[in-house]
Amino acid sequence: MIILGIVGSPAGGKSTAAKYLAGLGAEWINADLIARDCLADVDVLAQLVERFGEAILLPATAPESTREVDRAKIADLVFGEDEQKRNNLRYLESIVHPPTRQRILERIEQSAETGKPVALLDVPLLFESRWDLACDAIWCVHASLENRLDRIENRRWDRSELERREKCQLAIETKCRLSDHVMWNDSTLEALHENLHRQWLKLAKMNQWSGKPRPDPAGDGHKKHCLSD
Ligand SMILES: CC(C)(COP(=O)(O)OP(=O)(O)OC[C@H]1O[C@@H](n2cnc3c(N)ncnc32)[C@H](O)[C@@H]1O)[C@@H](O)C(=O)NCCC(=O)NCCS
Ligand SMILES: Nc1ncnc2c1ncn2[C@@H]1O[C@H](COP(=O)(O)OP(=O)(O)OP(=O)(O)O)[C@@H](O)[C@H]1O
Repeated sequence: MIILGIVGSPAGGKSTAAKYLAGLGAEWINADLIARDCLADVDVLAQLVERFGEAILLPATAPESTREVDRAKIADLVFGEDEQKRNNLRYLESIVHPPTRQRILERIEQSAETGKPVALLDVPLLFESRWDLACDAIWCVHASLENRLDRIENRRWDRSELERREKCQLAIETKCRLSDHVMWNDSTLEALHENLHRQWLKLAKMNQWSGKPRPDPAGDGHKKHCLSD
């Protein structure tokens, strides 16, 4: 099994690319979704409340109901360039990343066990969290700031939200340089899909599988990939 990492700029199109590749047979491992689940864990929640106070919780919907985190409030506390926000982000990551990492590892193992040809790591902080070391190939999906701003309208982010998140990540130029392939996503979805399909077939050729979705994923002799390989 191949481990393919996908990186890029915020709202550059990683998840859109990942969804398409999942349709071709890759196992889509979405770190944002996994981290979201981890944030709902009671122990994780308790550690965040200890540091940031109850103000980071949404109002209770019923007297005995479990309180959920207000993600926008946490985002305000952690994304930004001043020292306090940087420390807050470090704290949040120190709580959320270890269980996220563990779940990603489990998903990679399951993907190998079920005979998936590709485990696709859709991890925004792939290089920062050293997941690049586990990858056989890394693709970077990037789009101009103008296109990304147009495309985030339904997220309730504005330009400054996009920029402050981007500043908390490795520079896009560095991500491109460290990747095996860079895809510009400034055209249509169809153009992105075509590009992805071409790269997918190349990957399949290099690794000797057909590139076609397999009806029977079990036991076809593909090499299982261990992180220690
Ligand atoms: C701060 C939180 C609550 C904000 O939630 P929100 O729903 O607004 O954003 P969401 O989680 O969907 O992330 C959207 C994008 O923000 C950027 N982003 C998220 N976390 C980080 C981070 N630690 N550093 C830099 N950028 C980040 C990424 O580009 C990501 O794709 C949330 O992002 C979070 O818990 N982050 C810490 C966990 C983490 O590092 N996740 C990244 C994947 S491991
Ligand atoms: N080529 C395209 N044409 C039109 N819209 C696009 C295109 N590519 C992506 N989009 C849209 O842009 C938005 C951002 O894309 P996506 O969520 O895939 O980015 P992302 O890199 O995963 O973002 P993040 O890391 O911030 O979560 C989505 O609404 C998606 O549907």
